[in-house]
Amino acid sequence: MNKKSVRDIDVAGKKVFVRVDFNVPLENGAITDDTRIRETLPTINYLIEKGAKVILASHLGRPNGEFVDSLRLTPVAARLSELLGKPVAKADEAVGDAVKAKADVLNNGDVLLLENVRFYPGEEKNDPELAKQFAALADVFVNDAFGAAHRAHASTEGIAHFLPAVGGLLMEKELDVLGKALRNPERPFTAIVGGSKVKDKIGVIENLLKIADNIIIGGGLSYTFLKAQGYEIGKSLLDKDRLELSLSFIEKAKESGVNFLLPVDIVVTDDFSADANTQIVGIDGIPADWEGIDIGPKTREIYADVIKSSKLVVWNGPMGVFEIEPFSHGTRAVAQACAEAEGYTVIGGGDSAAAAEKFGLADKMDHISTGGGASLEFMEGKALPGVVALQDK
Ligand SMILES: Nc1ncnc2c1ncn2[C@@H]1O[C@H](COP(=O)(O)OP(=O)(O)O)[C@@H](O)[C@H]1O
Ligand SMILES: O=C(OP(=O)(O)O)[C@H](O)COP(=O)(O)O
Repeated sequence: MNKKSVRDIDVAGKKVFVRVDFNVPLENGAITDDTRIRETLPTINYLIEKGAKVILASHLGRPNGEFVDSLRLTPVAARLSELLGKPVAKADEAVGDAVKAKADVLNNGDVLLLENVRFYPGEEKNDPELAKQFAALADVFVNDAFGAAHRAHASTEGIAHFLPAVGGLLMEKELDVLGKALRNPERPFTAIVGGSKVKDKIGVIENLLKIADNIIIGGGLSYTFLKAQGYEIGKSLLDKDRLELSLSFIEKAKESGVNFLLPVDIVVTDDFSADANTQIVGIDGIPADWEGIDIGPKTREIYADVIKSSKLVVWNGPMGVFEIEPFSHGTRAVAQACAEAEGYTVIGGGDSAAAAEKFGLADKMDHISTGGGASLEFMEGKALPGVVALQDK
């Protein structure tokens, strides 16, 4: 990393505002995968050992600038406390007098977790006033939130204009590992893109077409491509503003010799639950009032063959709603193929990492990245605003 890291500065006795990505998957208020919390422990423990006063800030979900009780960071504070083996103070807000009072009484080595920064409308707008309020809590800013480094938000980018700003140890590790894998990618290089953040992810495909040999599309992303080709997609996820763009990617892939793989069969359901009715249909057979929920068995086989014979695989986004067992087979097949692939495998994203953990395959991957969208944007060669804002070495 050509940016300063927490190792390059003196933090003893200082209040350090650490932006982390604790955007972990939750089910009924319980954390189902704590990878993102565990991955920040080296930075937090380093700061504790050096005698810093550690103030942690994160987003959780997309509350759109409002206080949403189910997206409070309370379960995260409890889990972090268990992992650190010490108390973690929790604030009910992220800025303001009460928070400042909590920050001011921290002793060296203490840890305070602020409330979800996305409860404030200024966060995603990168409002300098909110960034200033965050900065007023501390002496130094450390960005360890690789998973949110592609967002120019008040707590990831804005704050860096008001405090000395350096990267954390996770940020450093992610940039080094991904940089090494992607500088001269081994070929065939396969990028797998799935998940539900359709708008974000369709955007990255344009650049993937310039660097990958195979592009595999799955998950909620697939249906916009199918619809663009004229297929009925029923109630499946759709980005209706990107139909033409999707079609143009299929054309571009043909012109440039990129193998662009879309599902050939789909698992469809009439309800979003484990006991719903399901069917396996060809891409021309999605019933109008059903929705696509996973890739089908033929698709699983085709995708697995391509993955297994690749020299570099970068995967972000589940192939289906893997959290519900009957719809997890596509994601499991892709995870299994990544585990068996002879090449280097990188999995990125909170839910994709959670899937690999759930299937017991995480330790078979070469690198589990805490960032999905961030690793895709990094791979495209885009500057990540949360990194750009840090001090140069
Ligand atoms: N066909 C689908 N329809 C709706 N949601 C889907 C579909 N396929 C996958 N998903 C959902 O996508 C979510 C993960 O998407 P995303 O956040 O983009 O991935 P990641 O966190 O790995 O970057 C999962 O919760 C999964 O249930
Ligand atoms: O989960 C995240 O991204 P990811 O799903 O691409 O891995 C990050 O926490 C960023 O969240 P956001 O996509 O709501 O900005």
